[in-house]
Amino acid sequence: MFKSVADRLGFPHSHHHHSSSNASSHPSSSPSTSNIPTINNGSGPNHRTTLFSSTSSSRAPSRQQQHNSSSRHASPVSSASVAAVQYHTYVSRPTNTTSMPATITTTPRKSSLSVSQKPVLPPLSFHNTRDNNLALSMVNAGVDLEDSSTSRAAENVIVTVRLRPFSISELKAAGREPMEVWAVHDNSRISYSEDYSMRERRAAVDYSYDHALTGSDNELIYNTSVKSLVQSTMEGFNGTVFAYGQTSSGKTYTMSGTEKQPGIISRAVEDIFKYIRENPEREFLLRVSYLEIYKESIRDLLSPEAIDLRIHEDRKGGIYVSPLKEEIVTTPSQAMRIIQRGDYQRHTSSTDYNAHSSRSHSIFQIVVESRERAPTAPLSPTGRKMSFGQKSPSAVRVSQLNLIDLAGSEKASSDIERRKEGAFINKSLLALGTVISKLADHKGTHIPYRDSKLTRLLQSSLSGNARVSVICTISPALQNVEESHNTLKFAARVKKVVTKAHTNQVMDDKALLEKYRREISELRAQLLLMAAQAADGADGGIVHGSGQHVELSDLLAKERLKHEEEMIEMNMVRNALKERIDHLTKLILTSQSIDARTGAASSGQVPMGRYTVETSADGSLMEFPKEIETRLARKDTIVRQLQSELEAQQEKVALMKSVLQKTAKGETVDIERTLARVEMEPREKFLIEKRASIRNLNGLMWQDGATGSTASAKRLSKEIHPTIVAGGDNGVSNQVITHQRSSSGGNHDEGKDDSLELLESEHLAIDDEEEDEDLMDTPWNRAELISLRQAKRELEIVVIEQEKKLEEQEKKLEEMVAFEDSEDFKMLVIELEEQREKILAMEEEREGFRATIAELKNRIRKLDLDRAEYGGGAAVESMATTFPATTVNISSPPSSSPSSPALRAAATITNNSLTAAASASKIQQLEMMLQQERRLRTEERAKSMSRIVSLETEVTILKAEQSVRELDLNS
Ligand SMILES: Nc1ncnc2c1ncn2[C@@H]1O[C@H](COP(=O)(O)OP(=O)(O)OP(=O)(O)O)[C@@H](O)[C@H]1O
Repeated sequence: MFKSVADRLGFPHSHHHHSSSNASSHPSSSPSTSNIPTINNGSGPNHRTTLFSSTSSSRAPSRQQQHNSSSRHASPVSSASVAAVQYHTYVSRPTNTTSMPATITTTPRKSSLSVSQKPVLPPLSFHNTRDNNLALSMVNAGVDLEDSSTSRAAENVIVTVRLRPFSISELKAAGREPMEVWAVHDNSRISYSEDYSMRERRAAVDYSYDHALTGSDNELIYNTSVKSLVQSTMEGFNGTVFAYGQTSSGKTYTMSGTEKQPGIISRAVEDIFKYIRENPEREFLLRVSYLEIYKESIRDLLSPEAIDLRIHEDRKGGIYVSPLKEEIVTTPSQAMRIIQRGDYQRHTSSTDYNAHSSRSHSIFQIVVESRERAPTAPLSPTGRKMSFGQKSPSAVRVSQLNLIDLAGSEKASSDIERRKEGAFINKSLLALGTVISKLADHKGTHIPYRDSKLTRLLQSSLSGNARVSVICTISPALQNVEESHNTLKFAARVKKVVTKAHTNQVMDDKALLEKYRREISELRAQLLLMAAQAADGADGGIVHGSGQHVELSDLLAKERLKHEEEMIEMNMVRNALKERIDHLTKLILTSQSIDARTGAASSGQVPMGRYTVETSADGSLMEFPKEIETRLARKDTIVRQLQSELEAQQEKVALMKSVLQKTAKGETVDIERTLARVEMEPREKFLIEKRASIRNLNGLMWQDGATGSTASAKRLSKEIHPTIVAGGDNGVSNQVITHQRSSSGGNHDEGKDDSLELLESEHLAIDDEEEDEDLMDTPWNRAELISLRQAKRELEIVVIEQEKKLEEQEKKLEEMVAFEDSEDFKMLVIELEEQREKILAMEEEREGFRATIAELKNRIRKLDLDRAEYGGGAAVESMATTFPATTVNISSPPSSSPSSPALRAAATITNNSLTAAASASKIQQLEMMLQQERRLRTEERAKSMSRIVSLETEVTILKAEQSVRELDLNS
C-alpha cells in the first residue's frame, strides 16, 4: 500500500518540524481558531524529494527506458504557449535549477497558479537520454517541469469528534433514562453535560475541534470532514483519513457504514469517479490496495495467501509494503467489490463490547494518477515521430488516499485470544499516541515511528506530505467516560500536528498512466507502420522487372505467396496490437470513458476484467500485464476444468442416489447400465470440447485465407487436407466447411465414414519432414505451425474414435427402440397388465378366505366355551345355521328323544358331545382344505410375482436405454 506510493511521494525520514500549531484544543480552552491554516510562504523546510527519480536515475536505463526516453518530455511553463515543443524532446535547464525552492503558494489549487509565479526557464534544447535523469531529478526536488509543484499551506490535521447515540444494550444497562455525559455545542465543541458534572462533581472540560458531531448521518460526517480532502487528492495532494476511538464507539460505522448509511470509504470512491466525470480535461488511472495489521503483522486483504509482507524504506525515506497487490479499478462498483472482498478477509470477532469488533487496523488505499489530456496524436506510419508537432503531454500527478479503520482500544477482555489481540491493539495505539504527542510538541525530538507497524505505515502521512483528517469516535455511555475522555485528549493532541501537502509530479515509467499512454502510442505507431508496409506491398512492390518469362513468373508467384503469408502474419499481429491498445485504453479513465462505462454497466455488461499490478521488493512496480493475464487465463481454465469435473461428479452422485432410492423402494435397477450412462456423459462433453477446438484450429488456419489471401489459404489447406483440396481449384472454403460439417457429427450420411477414415489415415501418414519447405519458410513460426498441426491431428483422431463409439451406442439404442415398437414388446406389456390384475383378484380372494377362517376360528372358540359351560347346544345350533347339512346328519331325530327329563338331559349331553366331536373333525377337515388352498395360492402368487419382476426389469432397462438415446440425440 505505501510501497509505490510512498516511493513515489518520498518523504524523507527527517525529524523535522512543523510550524507551530494554532490548534487550541486544550481542556477548558475557549473555542478554537485552529481552522485557519498557517501560511507558509515557502521558507519552510522543503523535505520532499520524489522517490521516483532517485530510483530510476540510479539504475542503468533499461532498453525500454532508453527507447522511451526519446519520447519523454518535460513541458515548459505553459504547455499551451509552446505547442511546438516536440514530444521527444526534453527540457534542459542549468543544474542549479534543481536547488530552486518549490514555488509555494497559499492557494491550494494548482490551477490557480499564474505563470509569473514560476521560475523562469531557459530556452528549450534537445538532449540525449542521460539528460532525462536531470529532468527527473528536478521533479524530485520539487520543481515540476511543466508548472511548479504546488504546495498547500501548512495546515493542522482536521479533527472531528463523533459522539454516537446510545446503543440498545447501553440503554438497557442504564435503565430508562441514561445519563448524558457529553454535551456538544456549535458542532465544534464538546464538554461534560451539566447533569454529569453536577452529579459527579467533575471539573468542567471544554474541547474545541474542527467539528463535533452527533447522530448517525454518515453523509454529514463525510461532507464536513472528508469531502474536501478527497477533492484535493484528486488534485494531486495525498490524503489520509483515520477513525480512532474505543472499541464499539463507531469507527467501522463511520468508515464502512451500513447499507442505508454508506460510510466514508464508499462515499469517497463515488466522489473520486464523480470528479473524473466532471474533469474532462484530465485523464486518470486508479489503483487500490487493502491491507490490515493484525497482531503486528501485515496481511494483504486482496491477496490473503501472500506471506511475509514487510515494510520497506527506500533511500529517500519513502515507506512501502511489499509484496502488496494493487488492482486497477475503472468503476465504483469494481472498487466496492474489491473492498468487500477485503472486508471479508478482515479479522473481526465478537468481544465483550462489540459483536463485530475489528481486531485489526485496516488501510484501504487508492492511488490516483492523472494528467492533462493531450489531444489524440495523428497517426504516422513511422511511429516514433507520431507526436511531432503535438501539444506535449504534461507530467503525471500521483497522489494517494488512505482510508484507515483502526482497531479499538479496550479494557481487558474475558477471552484469552481477544485479550492477546487487545494487547497488540493497545500497544500500537499507545505508539500512535506517543508519535502524535511528539509531533504535536514541535520540539524536533526523535519520533518513534518504528515502535509499531501502524506508526511506521502512517509515517509518510503524519510526517508531512498529506492532508490528514482524523475522526475520533466516542460512546455516550457513563461506563465509557474515562475512555471517551482519553479519546478527546488524543483528538486535542492530533489537532496540533501540522502537515503540508504538495502535489507529486512524476515523469517516469513508474506512473502507469505515462507508461500505458506511451505504450498505446507506440502500439498505434506500429499499427500504422504495418498498414503502410501493407500498402507498399499491395502496390506491387514485388514486381522485379519483366520479360524473363517462365522463371520470372515462377519467382513472381513465389513472391506473391510469401507476401500473402506475411499479410496473414501481419493481420494476426495487428489484431494483437489492437487488443492491447483497447485493453490499455480501458484502464485509463476519462470523463467520457466513465460515462460510457456507466452506460455499459447499467445495461448489465461487465465493464472489464481484472487487472492487477504487483510491486517488487524495491517498491518499483513490476508490471507484467501479459504474464498476469496468461496466469489468470491458466487459472481460469483450471477452475473451469475443476468445475466441470465437479459437476460430473455431482451428476454421478445424484444418479447413484436415485438408484439407491429406487432399490430401497424395491424397484429394480440395472446398476451396470446406470454406471455406463454416468461414465458416458463426461465423454460426451469431452467430445464436444474437442470438436470445438478443432473448429477453432481450422478457423485459425482458414480465417486469413478468407480475408483475401486465397492462395495461401489453399496452400495451408493443402497442408492439412491434401486430398480434399486437391480436386478443386475454387470453392476451397466451401469444401472445408463441408468437411467440417461432416466431421462435426450430427450428420450421418454415407460419406462420413469414408471421409473420416481418409482423414485419419492421411493424418497418420503425414510426416512433418515431408512438408512443403516453402510454407515453413514463411513468417509463420515453424515450430508453432508444426505443433498446431500435431494438436489438430491428435484432436481429430480423438474425435474419430469418439464418434465411432457414439455411433455404436446409437445403433444399439436404435435396436432397442425398434424392439419397443414391436408387437413382442406390446404383448409383454399386455401380459404384464393381465398378471397384475390376476394378482389383485387373488389377493381379494385371499382376503375373503382369511375372513372366513377368522370366523370359523371364532366359532370354534365359542363352541369350545359352550361345551365347557352348557354342553355346547347353543354352539351346535349356531353351527347348524352355518353348516345346515352337516348339522342335520349329526343331530339325532327329535322323535327318538327320551321322555324323562334326566334321560333327556343325559341324551342331550351324549348327543351334544357326539355332535361336538363330529363338528370338530369336520372343522379339521375344512382347515386342512383351507391350508391346501392357501399353499396353492401362495405358489401361484409367487410365480406371478416373479413374472412381474422380470417384466418390470425389462421395462426399466428399456426406459433407461430410451433416455440414454435421447441424451445422445440431444447432444
Ligand atoms: N453514529 C452511529 N449511529 C448509529 N449506530 C452506530 C453509530 N456508531 C456506531 N454505531 C453502532 O454501534 C455498534 C458498534 O460500532 P462499530 O462496530 O462501528 O464500533 P468500532 O469502534 O468499529 O468497534 P471496534 O473497535 O470493536 O471494531 C455497531 O452496531 C454500530 O452499528
